[in-house]
Amino acid sequence: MQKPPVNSLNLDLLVALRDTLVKLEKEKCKGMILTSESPSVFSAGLDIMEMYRPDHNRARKFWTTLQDTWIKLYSSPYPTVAAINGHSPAGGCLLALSCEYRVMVGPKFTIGLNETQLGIVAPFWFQDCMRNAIGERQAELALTLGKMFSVDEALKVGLIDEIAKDKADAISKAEDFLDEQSGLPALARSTVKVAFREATLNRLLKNREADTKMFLDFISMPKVQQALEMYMQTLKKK
Ligand SMILES: CC/C=C\CC/C=C/CC(=O)SCCNC(=O)CCNC(=O)[C@H](O)C(C)(C)COP(=O)(O)OP(=O)(O)OC[C@H]1O[C@@H](n2cnc3c(N)ncnc32)[C@H](O)[C@@H]1OP(=O)(O)O
Repeated sequence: MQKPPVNSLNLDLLVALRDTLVKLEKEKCKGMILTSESPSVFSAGLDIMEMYRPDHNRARKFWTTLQDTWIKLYSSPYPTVAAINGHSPAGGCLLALSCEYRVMVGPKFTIGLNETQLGIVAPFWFQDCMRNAIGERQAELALTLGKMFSVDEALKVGLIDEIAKDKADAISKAEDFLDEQSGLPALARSTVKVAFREATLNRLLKNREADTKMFLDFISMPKVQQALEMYMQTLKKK
């Protein structure tokens, strides 16, 4: 990802990610490493400006493109690794959680689903991804608090798989993971992957329209707009 300054996921970046994932699958990609050009941010999550006083049609397109991107990434037949070389809040954490393996550069960055702290709600499929990685109990604690984990905490709870000392080390560890997968029969590997992920995927696939409506209704609430405005102001003041 290379959308300065913080790889916030706006419609354009989501379209680019989705189209890349579609292309990789068509071209029978052997493995993918998702990382960031930024030296300090993997992705700042969804672009708040896409949710603040949005045009209804654009907001719908934004959300359905996010769903498409997630479905493609989460169900990809090829192996995927997130080399998390910077902060990774909310939607950034979702991208990392959707890969099969996570290597994060330590020690100073943070990762987590912090939506509650912003006065918004992590959708059920964000929650499911966290639950699948760290288990029901820890996911409930983390999601209700909107907790951002330090790299050490993330490793301890199972949110990431390995710590790297810098980006080059993260890429090298990610390549080790891909090398390990490369000798396996691809169809058997991808069938097992999809079997593990099927219930989570189907939950969204069967409820896409309801999920979109929930998002559009939620961001239409004056209280939510107020919370987003205050949050944007805090970020700008910083
Ligand atoms: C029912 C369902 C309903 C709703 C579901 C909604 C789900 C939402 C999921 C999300 O992903 S919400 C987004 C959550 N993201 C965050 O909380 C991250 C906010 N950003 C940060 O914490 C920090 O920016 C950072 C730690 C990522 C990086 O810090 P730093 O390197 O110090 O950069 P700055 O804070 O100075 O930011 C630079 C620049 O970028 C703007 N910005 C940052 N994050 C976002 C964002 N998510 N969207 C839009 N813009 C963002 C920030 O305001 C600065 O702008 P300037 O104009 O001041 O340069």
